[in-house]
Amino acid sequence: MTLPRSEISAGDAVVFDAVSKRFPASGGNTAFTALDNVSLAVARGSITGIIGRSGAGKSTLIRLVNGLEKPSSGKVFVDGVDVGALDEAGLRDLRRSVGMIFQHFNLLSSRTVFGNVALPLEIAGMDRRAIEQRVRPLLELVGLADKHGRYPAELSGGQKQRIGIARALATEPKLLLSDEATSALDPETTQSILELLRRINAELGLTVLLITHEMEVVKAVTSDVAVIDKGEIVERGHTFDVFTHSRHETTRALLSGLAGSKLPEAVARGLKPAAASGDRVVVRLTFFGAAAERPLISQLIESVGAEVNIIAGTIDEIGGKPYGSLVVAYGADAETSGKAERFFTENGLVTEVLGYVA
Ligand SMILES: Nc1ncnc2c1ncn2[C@@H]1O[C@H](COP(=O)(O)OP(=O)(O)OP(=O)(O)O)[C@@H](O)[C@H]1O
Repeated sequence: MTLPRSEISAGDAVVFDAVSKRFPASGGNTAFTALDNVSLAVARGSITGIIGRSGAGKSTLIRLVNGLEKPSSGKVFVDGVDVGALDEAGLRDLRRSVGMIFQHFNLLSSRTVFGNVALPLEIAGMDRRAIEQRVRPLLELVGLADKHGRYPAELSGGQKQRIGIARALATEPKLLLSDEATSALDPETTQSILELLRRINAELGLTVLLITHEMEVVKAVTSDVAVIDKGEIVERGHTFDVFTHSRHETTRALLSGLAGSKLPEAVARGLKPAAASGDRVVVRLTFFGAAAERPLISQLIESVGAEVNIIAGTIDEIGGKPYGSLVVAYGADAETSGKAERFFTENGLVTEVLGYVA
């Protein structure tokens, strides 16, 4: 399936159109399809996340954008340009307009902070003075102006990634690719790097395409998300919508790892797939927008007219919008469940039955 014309806009920074990538058999390994008919548009100015488990095809997808991999079939467009049709000179220009940051930073240990950020400009043949003028403000932007003469070994992981970001921005790209850029960092440093990406996106108008296996990263920083599973895009949309109305089992599995989404161990252990007489049903409610501000629980108890237990709950934000997730249990008998379901429908709540407990 190619991407329907209605889903491609002139404003798209990247378009994958029916892209497949097959690695041929080699050295005893059988042939492998890493990407299968992927169609996806990345809106200009967005921070788009591609999330999936290990081996899902994320790195392969991102490497197609700067021509490090070639599709076996289908096309990749960057700013409307067909990457597959570029000659060597065209590919060099493309790579200057697409910055990339990596999980392990890929810095040169023999070069100072300044020297690492200056490298792509030296390669491009820029003169010393112009390089100075370009690099200094970039070091300011990433908060490392006072470290310009230091070597990577003298810096923390977060500081190394800041150099990586400054280096990626040196050639003034329009698109920044991020390959698991925070996966090697602790949660606090991760948040500070994500905050920097958000600032760059807002202040420089840069489109960011990031791949990650961490839902926390997607939640914190992306406006749009695509979920990839075994080389196929299984779900995509605005991050808020995908998080609050996830349809695919892989998305749900990835979401279940988020802090606050987990069931207490004792409840999770006792969950059964079917109800016996006298059991209680365990339901996850997701509420957002106006619903997040109403006293839902007291209304639910009033409507159901029976005991409702709260098992777990979290209030959070996705892309600046509040949403809540609450796990409740109530009688699984037809009368109680029927009343509860009517209440959920009337109040526009998204519900998911997790199982039954005695
Ligand atoms: N050059 C290659 N030759 C053969 N198979 C490859 C090659 N590159 C990747 N693959 C296979 O394609 C699949 C997707 O790999 P890819 O690196 O894109 O996944 P990923 O989602 O980025 O995983 P991870 O999060 O572990 O990095 C994997 O099964 C991998 O073994």
